[in-house]
Amino acid sequence: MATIQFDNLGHSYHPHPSRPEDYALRRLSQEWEDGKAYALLGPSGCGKSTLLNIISGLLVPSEGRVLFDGLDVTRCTPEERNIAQVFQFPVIYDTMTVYENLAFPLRNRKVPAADVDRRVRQVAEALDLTADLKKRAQRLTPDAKQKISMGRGLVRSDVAAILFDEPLTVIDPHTKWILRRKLRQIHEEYRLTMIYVTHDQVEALTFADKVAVMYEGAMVQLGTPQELFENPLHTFVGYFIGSPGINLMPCTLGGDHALVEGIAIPLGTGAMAAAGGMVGGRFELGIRPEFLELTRSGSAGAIPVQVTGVDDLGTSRLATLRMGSQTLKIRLNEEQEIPALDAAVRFPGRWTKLYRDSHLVN
Ligand SMILES: Nc1ncnc2c1ncn2[C@@H]1O[C@H](COP(=O)(O)OP(=O)(O)OP(=O)(O)O)[C@@H](O)[C@H]1O
Repeated sequence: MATIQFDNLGHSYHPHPSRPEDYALRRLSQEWEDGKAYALLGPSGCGKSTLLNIISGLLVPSEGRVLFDGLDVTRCTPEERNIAQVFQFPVIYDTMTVYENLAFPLRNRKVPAADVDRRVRQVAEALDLTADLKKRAQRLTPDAKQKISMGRGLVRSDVAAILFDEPLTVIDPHTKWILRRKLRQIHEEYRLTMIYVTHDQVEALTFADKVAVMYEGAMVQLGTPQELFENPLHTFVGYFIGSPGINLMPCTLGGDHALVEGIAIPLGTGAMAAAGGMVGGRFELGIRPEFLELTRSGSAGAIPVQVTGVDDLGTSRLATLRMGSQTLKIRLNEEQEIPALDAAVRFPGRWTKLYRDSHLVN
């Protein structure tokens, strides 16, 4: 397994890129740790496949370098980099048995037969394929075939990294859930460097130690699932992570608070200190539905709101509030009382985020 380093990496499919929008991958310098599970998360067209293809060696970046354990591999082929890849659709040999399919990448590298057998059985066990080992692959369901594909990626212990490109696309929702957990367990057991591309936040957050969120070619945040939830560095992270995402409201600054349609909302001291010297820019206030506090008008720091709807989600409730012309979402537990006439909210300073031109200020 390897440490992966991006050194001033960037890629444009244009012959003469001049504007930031010309780049499918905008300037990136970062180091990814050996043995960790990473997810590349973002909507369609944000540059996930471009970055993954640069890591795997299918694409040479137009700018910068990729290093594996300090060694420049920017122009090396996937074989030379020694990586395993699992794609959206099964890549297996239909005429071979499941055992032969799993053994193939090892036999191809002349691994001794006893080691092949041990490793194949280990991976088959982890993926619940033991009962199918003697079956021909063509007889199996698409789910099982994709499991074999994943097994072929996982079977080699000598690879620098294993790359997964939306590997659960063809899997039915229930099996998807099981496989996601299995991959996580396999990672914990083998400590392989894994990179997993997806546009599904649940997949990314359950699989990865660290999630890289991409937006319009830029990596807007690399963090643990908790960091992305508690401290989104970019409004897109706030919006894309969480269900529903962060509440965002345009605001201006005044003294030690933000003003939303003339309503003063106190800010943490860090945000005010950081925003103090800033001139110009588009400011927004953000708070997650989980961190807003529902109270009654008249209590300290309470801002009157109207409750316009409540959805019961089984284990919690999601209320829709109106504050001036702004609509806010707030998550409430089952027991919490919702005032009918004098509802109000409080914005706890720790969870109230100030953004300038989409980037977190403090
Ligand atoms: N071979 C190519 N030639 C020109 N432009 C490309 C090429 N491949 C991708 N792009 C463009 O680069 C941008 C990033 O695409 P990329 O495929 O990396 O995104 P993605 O996040 O993987 O999307 P998806 O989830 O749809 O695969 C998009 O605007 C896309 O149109």
